[in-house]
Parts: sequence; C-alpha cells; structure tokens
Amino acid sequence: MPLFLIKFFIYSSPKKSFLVQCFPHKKMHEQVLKSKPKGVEPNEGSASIATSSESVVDALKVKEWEVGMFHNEVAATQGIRIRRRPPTGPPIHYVGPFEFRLENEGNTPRNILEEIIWNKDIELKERKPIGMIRKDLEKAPPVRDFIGALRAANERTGLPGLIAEVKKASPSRGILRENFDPVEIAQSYEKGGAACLSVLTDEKYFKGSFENLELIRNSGVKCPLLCKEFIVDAWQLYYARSKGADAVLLIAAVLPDLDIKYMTKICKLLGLTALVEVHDEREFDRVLGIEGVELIGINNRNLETFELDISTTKKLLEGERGKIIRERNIVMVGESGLFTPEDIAYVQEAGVKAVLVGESIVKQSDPGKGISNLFGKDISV
Ligand SMILES: O=P(O)(O)OC[C@@H](O)[C@@H](O)c1c[nH]c2ccccc12
Repeated sequence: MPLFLIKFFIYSSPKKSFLVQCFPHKKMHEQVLKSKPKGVEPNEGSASIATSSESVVDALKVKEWEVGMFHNEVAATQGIRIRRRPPTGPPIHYVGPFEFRLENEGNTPRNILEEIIWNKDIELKERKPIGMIRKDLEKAPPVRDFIGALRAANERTGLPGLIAEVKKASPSRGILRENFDPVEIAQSYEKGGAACLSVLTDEKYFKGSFENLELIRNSGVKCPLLCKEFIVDAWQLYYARSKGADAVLLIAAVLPDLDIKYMTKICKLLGLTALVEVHDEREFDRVLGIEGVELIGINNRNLETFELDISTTKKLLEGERGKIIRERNIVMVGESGLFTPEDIAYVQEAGVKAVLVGESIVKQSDPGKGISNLFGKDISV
C-alpha cells in the first residue's frame, strides 16, 4: 500500500485518540526537540522520526497497537516476561453478593526485575514536567563520544575497552563498598585506564543517584558516562541527558521492539549513545532486527534469576550472529561477572571489544589498581 494511503488511514481513524494515548510522548518529543540542546548535533537523516520504507513498517506496527493490543500482550508476543505495573489493583471476583480481590493475581511482581520496573513506574509519577527539562537540556554539558572512547581504548591496549561501574550495592550482592565516594571512585577508575564510566542512578535497589552522575560529570573526570537506569519511558532519556549522561542503557528483557526502535531514535536526536542489553538468543535476534543499533551488551547475569554465567557471551556470539556483528561493525560489550584476566581473555576471544565491570573493581580499596589486577597489567599507559 502506498505510504500516503497508510498515513491517511491512521490519521483519519476514529480511534486516533487511542493512538495518542499509546504514544503521548510522540508529541512531547517533537516539542522538546524544537529547541536543539547546546552541543548536540542531530545525526544526519535522523531529524524526522521515521523515514520512507521504515515508516511504513512502523505505521503498520502503530496500527497493531491501535486495534487494541496493550503493552503486556505485545511484549509477551516478543517473548518478554517482564510485565508493566497494572494501573489498577488486582481483578475483582464476584461470588453472589460478595466481591473480592486475590493477592498475587497479576498485582505482585514475579521476580526482582519486574519489581524494579514496577517501582520505576511509581517513581516516574513524580517526574518533572518535560518543559522544565527543556531548560536543563540547554544547560547540559556537551555530549562525549562513548563508542569512540571504547574503540580508541581497544586499539590502544589491544584489550577490551573498559566501562568501569560506580556501583554501591545491588539486589543480588548487597552492599559492595561501605565508604562510597562516587567522585573518588570515578577519578581512580579514570587514572587506572577506564575508557568510560557507568554510574548507577537507581536509588532503591542499587543505592545510586542522579546526584552521583552530576557530581562525577562536574568533577573534571573526562570519561564519557553511561547512565545506568531502568528505562521504561522516553522521558528518562531527556532527564539523563539533562544530568550530563553521554549514554543510556536499554534493556531488551523489558522493552518491546517498538520502544527500543523509538528510544534509539530519540537517543540519536539527543546525541546519546544507546547501549542495548540482551541476555539470550531471542533478545539478541530482536535487537539485530532493529536498524541503527551500534552498541550491544550481553549481560552474563540473568536479571530475573541472578544466575551468572560468562559463557552466555560466547554462546550468543557464535555462528551467524557473530558474523552479522562483524559485518555491521557493531561494538559488543561483555557485561557482569568478570573478575580475572582469564575472564577478560575469554570474552575477548568470544568477540567483545568492550567490557562492563562493577563488583570486582569497586570492591578494591584502590579501584584503579583493581583495574590492573582485572586485566593482568597496567592499562593506563
Ligand atoms: O558487578 P558486575 O557483575 O561486574 O556487573 C556490572 C554490570 O554488568 C551490572 O551492574 C549490570 C549489567 N546490566 C545491568 C542492568 C541493570 C543493573 C545492573 C546491571
């Protein structure tokens, strides 16, 4: 069907208001992007949200939403087990004159990742209006080249570029470091040869904060910064950039394809790098089906069960998938559970050009020296 007919079909649909409800952010982004944040040059060709044949496919997907598929149903068709928080309480049952609700019936998170996501939905209710963020965006420091820094480090050392994580705690490991000074740790990482830093901003489960991100950005540290947050709404992308982030994490176990597609486009408009995280073949294939993804992380930790297995990185990069990665020149990141030079060599052999490491280095009294221990040599020179 010709493009203009499809467009007409959607825009003239009587269910248009439903479409607007599903994509309320679409209008918002157009408004926010009318004023270009300082220091951000939108990539060529990305100024309009969708282009030619791609927009036909997108339009059809939007139509799919429009005819009544809701988030959790769409997500489930893509193998996503993480549901979004139900807006109302549990369903009501009626027996004769009585009505009752059962606990644990769609209203209780099934695992830790789902719990974190539901909590994020609640936190986001308190968010600043987007108009206020527009002003902060204008004041935000210029974006730094996250992928460029990883590639340069890889070429310089012959080892994977390091994204060193400023991480105080995690639900699986508890408190990792008691005397936690985020700026001191960041400076020590940079001195020790980290190419980029990852800063956890989730407060409730990881004891991180956006304040830490801002403090590090204003401390003189030069490394590009990844905002390590659970992103469920495009609003968070603007917020992360306004706080000085150069990159954000998009988790494929949480976000359906259309969200990843849309969010990566907004990232490009804001100058942010999207690190798209996968942890199994299905997620990897979904992400490979999305145009414009340049940085993919393989998380060796299953965020639903906390199981850790570094052979996940190897398994996912074998065969056809590894070939596609090389052809497209995508930078792969091995994430989680890396403790020794042997672990680093193992994931490098599997095909990664970068690694994301938290626990093994943040626990050291001198985190910068921890980097030398992790790589088996001083990578700062
Ligand atoms: O501390 P580790 O095992 O070195 O892991 C770091 C990083 O990979 C991990 O924190 C992480 C990877 N993906 C995430 C998503 C959300 C929260 C945390 C993470």
